[in-house]
Amino acid sequence: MTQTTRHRIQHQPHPDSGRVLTAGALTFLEELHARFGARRHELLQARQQRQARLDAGELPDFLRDTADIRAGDWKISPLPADLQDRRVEITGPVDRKMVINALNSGARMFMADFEDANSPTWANCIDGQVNLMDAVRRTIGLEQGGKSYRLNDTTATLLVRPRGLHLDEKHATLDGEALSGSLFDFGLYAFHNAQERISQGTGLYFYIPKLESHLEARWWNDVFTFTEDRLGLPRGTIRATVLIETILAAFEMDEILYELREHSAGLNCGRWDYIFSFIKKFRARTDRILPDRAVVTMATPMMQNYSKLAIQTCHKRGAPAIGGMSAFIPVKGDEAKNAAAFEQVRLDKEREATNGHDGTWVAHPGMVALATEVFDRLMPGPNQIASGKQADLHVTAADLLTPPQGHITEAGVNMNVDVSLQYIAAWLDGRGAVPIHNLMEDAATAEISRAQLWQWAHREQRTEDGTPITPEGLTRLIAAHAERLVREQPEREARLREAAGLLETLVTQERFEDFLTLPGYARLA
Ligand SMILES: CC(=O)SCCNC(=O)CCNC(=O)[C@H](O)C(C)(C)COP(=O)(O)OP(=O)(O)OC[C@H]1O[C@@H](n2cnc3c(N)ncnc32)[C@H](O)[C@@H]1OP(=O)(O)O
Ligand SMILES: O=CC(=O)O
Ligand SMILES: [Mg+2]
Repeated sequence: MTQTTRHRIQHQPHPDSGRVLTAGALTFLEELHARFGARRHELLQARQQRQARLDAGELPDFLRDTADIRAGDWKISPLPADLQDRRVEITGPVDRKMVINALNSGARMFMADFEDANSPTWANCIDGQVNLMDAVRRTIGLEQGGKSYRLNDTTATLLVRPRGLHLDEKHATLDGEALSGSLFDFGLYAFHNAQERISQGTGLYFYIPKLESHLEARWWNDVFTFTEDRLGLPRGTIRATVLIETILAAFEMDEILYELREHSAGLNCGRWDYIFSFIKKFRARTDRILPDRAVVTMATPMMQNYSKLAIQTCHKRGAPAIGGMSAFIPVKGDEAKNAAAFEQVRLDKEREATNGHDGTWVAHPGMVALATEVFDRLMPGPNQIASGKQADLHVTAADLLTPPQGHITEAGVNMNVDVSLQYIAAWLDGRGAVPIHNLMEDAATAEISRAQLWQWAHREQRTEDGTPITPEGLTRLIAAHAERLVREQPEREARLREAAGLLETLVTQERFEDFLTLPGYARLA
C-alpha cells in the first residue's frame, strides 16, 4: 500500500494515481466515508435481517407505513433537457476502447458500468476513472489494432453506474477498513467531473444498482445532497436512475422515487438481477422455484407485471421508466443465427415500447439502429410519460410473486454449469462482460445460473426426466465441464480450475452466498 502523507486513506499504487487519487479527491472520499460508511454497514445488516425473515416464511408486500407516499400527489423534480429523450441507452464496461465506441454508437445515452459489466480489479477501476475524465473532457483517444479511436462530434450522454452497496474497494483503506465500492466509484467520478459537466451545461448522471429498499435510496439521496453542498453544485445537478432489479425494491418503487425526488431520473427494469434476486430471496422455499433460465423471459406474466408496474409508477411521478437488456448480441459468421438474435431483440424492444417504456438498453453497438428504429416507430414523442399507458393497471403482490411455469431440464442444468464456469473464469481474468454461446453474460446473468444450481440442488429438485439434482451430481458435472473447457483452452487451465473450485463451493455448500462477486473479489488480484 502507498501511504499518502496528508491522508488517512492508504491505497495500492497505480500509474495514474497522481491524476485520480489526488489530495482533494482523497479528502472527499474520506469525508464520504466518515459520513456514510457506518450507515452503509447498517443497511447491509438490515438486508441480512430481512433475509432471515424471508427464510422464516415472510413474503414481501407493499409497505403499510408508507401508504400515504403511494397515495400522495407528488412528482420528481423536472427532468433536465438531456434526460428527456432516452430512447436507446448502450451499456458497457469502463474499458477505454468501449467507452469511445459506446459514446460514438449513435445511442442517446451511454451507461459506463463499474458494476455488472466490470470486474473490479484495481486497474479496471482506476483506468475507468481516467477514461471517464478523458471522455468528459473530450480528450479520450486510443490507437489499437491498427485503428485510431476518437470521439465523434455528436456523442451519447454519459451516465455512470457505481458498484452496489455490498462491494468493497479493498485496494484503498481508511484506518485499515476497505472503502465502499459505491462511494469510491461515485465519489471519484463526481469529484473530478462536476465542474466540467456544469460548464458543459449538463449534470452528473448516475445509475444506482441493486437497491433493496427505499431506506437505501434515502442513503444515496443523502450522499447526493452532501456531495452537491460540498462541491458547491446547484441542487439537482446529480440525477440518478434507480435500477429496480430486486424483488424487494419492486414493492417500494414509489417510495424510492419519493426519497430521491430532487435527484431522480426515473427507474430502470434490470431484469437479470431481478430474476437473480427472486431466486436469492426465496432460496429457502420450494414454492417459488424458477424453471430453466432460458424460459424466464420478459414475456412471462411475472416479468410483465413487474415492468408494467415500473411504467405505471414512474409515469404517475413524471419520471421515465427505462427498459432492460436483451442478452442477444450479433452472431459472427452465422447469418441465420445472427438474424434470429436481431429478431429476438426487435421483439423485446417492441414489447417494451408498446407497454410504455421511455427507452431501452442495448448491449452492443450493432443493436443501436434496431432499437432506435423500434422506439422511433412506437414512441413518436421524446418519452411516453404522459401517454397514459398502464394508468389503469392493478398489480397485486401475488402478481409479482407467482413464478412462471416451466421445466428444469438436463440441458438447463448443463448450460448453467457451463456459463457459470466460463463467466467466473473471465471475471477472475478481469473481464466483467463476455460473449458466451452468443449471449452477453455479466455478473447479473451469471448469478442466475449459479443461484439456480444451488437452489435446485438444495431444494431437492429433479429434471423433467426425473433425475434428482444433488450437490454430489453437480460436483461431478462441474468437473466434467472443467475438463472439457481445459481441453478446449489448455492455456487457461489454471484459471478454469480455479473457477471450477469456486463454482463447486458456491453450489454445494449449505450456505447460499449472497453474491458470487464476494468470494470472487477475495481472489481478485
Ligand atoms: C445485466 C446488465 O447489467 S446489462 C449491462 C451490463 N452489461 C454490459 O454492459 C455488457 C455490454 N456488452 C459487452 O460488454 C460486449 O458487447 C460483449 C462482451 C457482450 C461482446 O463484446 P465483443 O465480443 O467485443 O463484441 P464484438 O467483437 O462483436 O464487438 C465489435 C466491436 O463493438 C465494440 N463493442 C461491443 N460491445 C460494446 C459495448 N457495449 N459498448 C461499446 N463498444 C462495444 C467492441 O469493442 C468492438 O469494437 P472494435 O470493432 O472497435 O474492436
Ligand atoms: O443491471 C441490469 C440487470 O438486468 O441486472
Ligand atoms: Mg444488474
